[in-house]
Amino acid sequence: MTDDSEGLQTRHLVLSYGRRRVIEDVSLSVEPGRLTIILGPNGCGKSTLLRALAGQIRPDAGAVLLAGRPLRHIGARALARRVGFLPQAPLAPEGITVSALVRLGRHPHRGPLSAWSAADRAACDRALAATGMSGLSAAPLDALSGGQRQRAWIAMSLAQETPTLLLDEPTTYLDLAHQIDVLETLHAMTRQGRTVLAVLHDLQLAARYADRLILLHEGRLKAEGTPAEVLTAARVEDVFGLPVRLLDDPETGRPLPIPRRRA
Ligand SMILES: Nc1ncnc2c1ncn2[C@@H]1O[C@H](COP(=O)(O)OP(=O)(O)OP(=O)(O)O)[C@@H](O)[C@H]1O
Repeated sequence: MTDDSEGLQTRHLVLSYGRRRVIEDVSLSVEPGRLTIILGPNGCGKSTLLRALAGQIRPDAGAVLLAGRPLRHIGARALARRVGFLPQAPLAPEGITVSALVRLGRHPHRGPLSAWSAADRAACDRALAATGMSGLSAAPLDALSGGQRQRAWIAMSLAQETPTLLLDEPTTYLDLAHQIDVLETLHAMTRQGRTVLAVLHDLQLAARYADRLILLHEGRLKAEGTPAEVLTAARVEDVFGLPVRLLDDPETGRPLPIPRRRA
């Protein structure tokens, strides 16, 4: 682990939209230098929690801490250099090309007058290569397929080179090979000391790639820990209403939840 590693924590976090409470008393730790995956059914509050961890939603109560310091004490620009965030449905300026989008990722690192540096260029090139998007860098974003567009956004968030990266369903729209590529890339980043937290829906890929899982249910923390600790058949059935069998993943020895047929 490098000095770049930063842990995120929540303490008794409560989040609402207006009067509607969505996250209820959640205390958790995102370990530095690890790949953590948030799981839970539709609408249970995963994106809301992630947005709060990125500093985009103010808690009603409780706190989010980055390296032990409350997020509200960290300025927006400093936070953007430390925590990257890729939302579920990001919006891009109309007509923007892939390379221009990826360059936007460097924005927090540059002063208002600072020139485009070799380090900026290298970070963008690395991000494009890691997502297999180098050959499409000149293409307008709105001329790409859903999966290519998703990879362009992932490239943008990789180009930020923040010590911590939060991604909301980064593998949506991707074919299986590209899903694996993205998860391998995120896993490799953690082995260089960076902290990655992603929301995913695929229990099997989550079990295979995550160092740690966070399982949410109806706005509450149901479990956190290693895949083997979190993914018990009884808990998966309770949270998702889905009976599963747990097999031993022949690749990793970790639990591999296999849904049972309902009939
Ligand atoms: N901007 C908003 N305003 C009001 N309510 C919202 C808003 N965003 C989400 N919600 C509500 O908050 C709850 C949690 O939503 P959230 O998007 O965090 O869930 P999620 O677990 O990420 O769901 P999914 O798996 O479907 O993406 C849902 O009931 C949703 O309707």
